[in-house]
Amino acid sequence: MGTWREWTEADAARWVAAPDGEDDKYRRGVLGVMTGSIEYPGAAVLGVEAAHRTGVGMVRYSGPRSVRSVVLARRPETVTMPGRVQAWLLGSGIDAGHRPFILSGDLQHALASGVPVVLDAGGLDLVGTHTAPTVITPHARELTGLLLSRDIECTLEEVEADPAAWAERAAAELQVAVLLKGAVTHVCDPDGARFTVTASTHWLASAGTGDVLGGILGALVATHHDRFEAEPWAITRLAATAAWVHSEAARIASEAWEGGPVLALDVADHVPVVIGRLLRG
Ligand SMILES: NC(=O)C1=CN([C@@H]2O[C@H](COP(=O)(O)OP(=O)(O)OC[C@H]3O[C@@H](n4cnc5c(N)ncnc54)[C@H](OP(=O)(O)O)[C@@H]3O)[C@@H](O)[C@H]2O)[C@@H](O)CC1
Ligand SMILES: Nc1ncnc2c1ncn2[C@@H]1O[C@H](COP(=O)(O)OP(=O)(O)O)[C@@H](O)[C@H]1O
Repeated sequence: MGTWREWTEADAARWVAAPDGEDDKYRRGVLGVMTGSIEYPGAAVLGVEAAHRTGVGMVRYSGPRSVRSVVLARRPETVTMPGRVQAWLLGSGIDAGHRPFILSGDLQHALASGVPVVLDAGGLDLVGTHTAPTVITPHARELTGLLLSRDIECTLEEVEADPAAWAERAAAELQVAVLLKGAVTHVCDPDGARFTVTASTHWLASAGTGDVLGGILGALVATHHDRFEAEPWAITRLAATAAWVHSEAARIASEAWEGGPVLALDVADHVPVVIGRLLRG
């Protein structure tokens, strides 16, 4: 078992970036997003919204026509034309068991494209086919299912009882960075990095907040794309930073409601404040 360290505000501040005078939207980084489905259109809206709010040069969204419409209704800044991207967010709001054949091909194509990937929910089964730094973002039930599908015996109760050990095991067996969601989020990689992020508020336990986390992380990965060649392990730090930003945005959102409940979109709405404070130092 490795040693786990709580990721701090100072750590997170090293992994956010603002554009400068040399930048344009493409140099900042484009995030390709394949999320959502007829069954779960909201997951696409939430992830795309969160990516925009985190700060990214462009979000290219690809999904069913009706889902594209709701994404564009919420965020007309989103581009739905295919094109080059610097990172992918794949799988939120997709049911791997009912994935259309063409979508499976598109997801595999993205994983083979050589750019970093954030792999969530209905894309998790494709882990192992990645060709660039990749982080998986399961919750405990998803991690259990993934490990069982690779003939690694475990139960949901075991994963929930010792998330640190199972996140480490998954990183080693699957050779991928792992962000295991929960009240304490565990982020680790096969090279020995181990970080925890303790959620600031348990109001985060509501539908769609994980989809928002995916969007935050996707945007951070896209905007740091130029660091991956020299620092392939950057994805683990970016994942911990995304979890920290997510938790802090939820805290501020809840405070705005006198400690009251927070919805997933409220978390996304408060991400710019957190990024701004991190940049100001
Ligand atoms: N707005 C959106 O578009 C949103 C979209 N989302 C997207 O949804 C997709 C599925 O992700 P998920 O994590 O929700 O489901 P998943 O891991 O398959 O676990 C299912 C398990 O839950 C259990 N279960 C169900 N109801 C229960 C109950 N009342 N009380 C207790 N247990 C209950 C159920 O158990 P069962 O009913 O079979 O006994 C089963 O074991 C994913 O793509 C995600 O991105 C979400 O982010 C939400 C917002
Ligand atoms: N009890 C809890 N306290 C604080 N945060 C939690 C708790 N349970 C879950 N979370 C966080 O809420 C988010 C839920 O994500 P996820 O399980 O993917 O939900 P969804 O699929 O509905 O988006 C994760 O960021 C997770 O770390």
